[in-house]
Amino acid sequence: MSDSATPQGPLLQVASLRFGWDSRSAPLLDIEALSLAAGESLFVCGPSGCGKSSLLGLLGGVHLPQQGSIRLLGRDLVNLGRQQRDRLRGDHIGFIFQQFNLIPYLSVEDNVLLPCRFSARRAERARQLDADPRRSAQRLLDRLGLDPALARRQAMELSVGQQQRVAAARALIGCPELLIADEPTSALDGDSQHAFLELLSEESRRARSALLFVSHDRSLASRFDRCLELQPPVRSAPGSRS
Ligand SMILES: Nc1ncnc2c1ncn2[C@@H]1O[C@H](COP(=O)(O)OP(=O)(O)OP(=O)(O)O)[C@@H](O)[C@H]1O
Repeated sequence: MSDSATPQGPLLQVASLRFGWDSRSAPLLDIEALSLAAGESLFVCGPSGCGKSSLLGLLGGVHLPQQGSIRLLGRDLVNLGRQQRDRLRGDHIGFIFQQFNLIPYLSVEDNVLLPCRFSARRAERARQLDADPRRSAQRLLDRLGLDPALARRQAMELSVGQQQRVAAARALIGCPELLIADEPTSALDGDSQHAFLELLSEESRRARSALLFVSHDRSLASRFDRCLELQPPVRSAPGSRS
């Protein structure tokens, strides 16, 4: 059941993390400890501007903290160069972005297969499920509720709800150990939001991926194993100068 590339211990482990965009101000993020086990689901919430997206950028190795460590599969991102971090992210993390970030002129299917073009590991894991990764992509899209007739359409021709399903399939292809979703349901009404979350949870369990889901909507929290609530950043006192 355990992947040979996965060492013992948590999938993700953060310790004494401090991060700010402006090093002269109080840190935006100050997290003493945070960990996520393989297959676990974590809900991250907090008011607008508290640093949810910034935290995801740190966990994915896009940015580095001023202090602390961020271990993914036992490797501290802080000690890795940019290329190594990009590689680790491509191999082990599937991202669903707030605006989906699909490539508009590529077909739905080619969008889903993008991680397999950038990561040999993701391509290999997709091939383990089906020798033809296109069929893996189609099956994922089908389970996520996208009409198979849309697979050859350009992504820009889809509705927001359909694009969301494509973005989820792209994040899930090749069964990454960690799935990170940044407010992917914010454009949907309540019922569609819950239905999508249900599908996403089911597919992440099927892929044995841990799920880190960000939203400002606390009503979704009960659907996850654990919740981390971020606090708004401390503002400087009026009249104080940095
Ligand atoms: N690339 C950047 N450069 C400088 N400041 C940034 C950058 N990205 C975000 N910030 C600042 O960091 C703070 C937190 O932003 P972030 O997007 O992480 O918050 P959030 O909790 O995800 O907000 P929302 O719920 O509105 O999406 C904001 O004050 C924002 O202006």
